[in-house]
Amino acid sequence: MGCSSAPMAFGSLAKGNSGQRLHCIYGLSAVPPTAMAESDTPIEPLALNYLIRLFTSQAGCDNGNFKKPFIAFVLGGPGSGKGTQCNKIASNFGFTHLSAGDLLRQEISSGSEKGESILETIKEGRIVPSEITVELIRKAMKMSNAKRVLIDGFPRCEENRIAFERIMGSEPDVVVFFDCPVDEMIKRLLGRNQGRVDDNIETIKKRLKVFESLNIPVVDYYSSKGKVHKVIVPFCFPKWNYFFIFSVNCLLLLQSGPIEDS
Ligand SMILES: Nc1ncnc2c1ncn2[C@@H]1O[C@H](COP(=O)(O)OP(=O)(O)O)[C@@H](O)[C@H]1O
Ligand SMILES: O=c1ccn([C@@H]2O[C@H](COP(=O)(O)OP(=O)(O)O)[C@@H](O)[C@H]2O)c(=O)[nH]1
Repeated sequence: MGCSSAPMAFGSLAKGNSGQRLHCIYGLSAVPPTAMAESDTPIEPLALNYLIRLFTSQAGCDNGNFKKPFIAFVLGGPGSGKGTQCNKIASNFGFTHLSAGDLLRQEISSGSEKGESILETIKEGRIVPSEITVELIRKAMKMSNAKRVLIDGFPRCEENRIAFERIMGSEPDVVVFFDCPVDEMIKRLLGRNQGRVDDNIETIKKRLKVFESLNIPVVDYYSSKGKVHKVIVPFCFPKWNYFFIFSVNCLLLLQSGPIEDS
């Protein structure tokens, strides 16, 4: 598919590397770098935006009554763009964005004893113990009282996943996975410029290893349950807005159950 073609229809299917079923939002990787520029052009078409707002407002509701929150895990390697896209989805479509990494960094900033060990773990690119991260997420979810939540950068490993499901008593409704080439992730992390202690080449290499060995099994687990919506990065559409429009469309699909292979 060329760069100027229309985006794939909702819920188009693709097979993952290991043959699992994945809902593929975008499958457009053969793109010249110049076509990847992004712009801040307002979302269009407006009618589509309106429809998405209407549908997403139903996520986490059952006939207008509150039920369990609609939970989307947003996974992908370091620097794959999770935080950037979550911010856009959250501010445009009424989702609460909880970044596990930000919650951990806030704990560090609080000066707590726990914060010190979290800082050491992050500096080494390792994964913070599940009970700490799940507790921070649980508290943040409770405080926000949100109906629709994007949990960004968590679970990082099977142990995280199992702890979340046990403590929260629920699974995510959907998992969005950013599949980004390693070179692109490294380039982005080195250019992130947020003064992060882990955005240096030594720690980045460790984080990438941890991602491959511990995070990918989580993606595989949810793929086997038909919950993963994969996004091929970099996106080729000049208006990146299309990305989050389509990712939200995919979140919506989950409300009517996974799509069956035809
Ligand atoms: N589509 C994109 N193209 C180019 N750079 C991007 C894109 N999305 C995000 N970035 C930049 O890459 C860096 C990492 O993005 P971020 O959203 O923080 O990733 P993650 O949350 O997955 O670690 C940031 O500096 C961000 O501005
Ligand atoms: O659930 C989480 C999320 C993050 N981290 C730690 O926080 C770091 C930064 O994670 P974040 O999601 O903020 O950034 P990313 O690595 O995805 O760019 C990771 O390398 C881990 O050390 C963690 O241990 N558990």
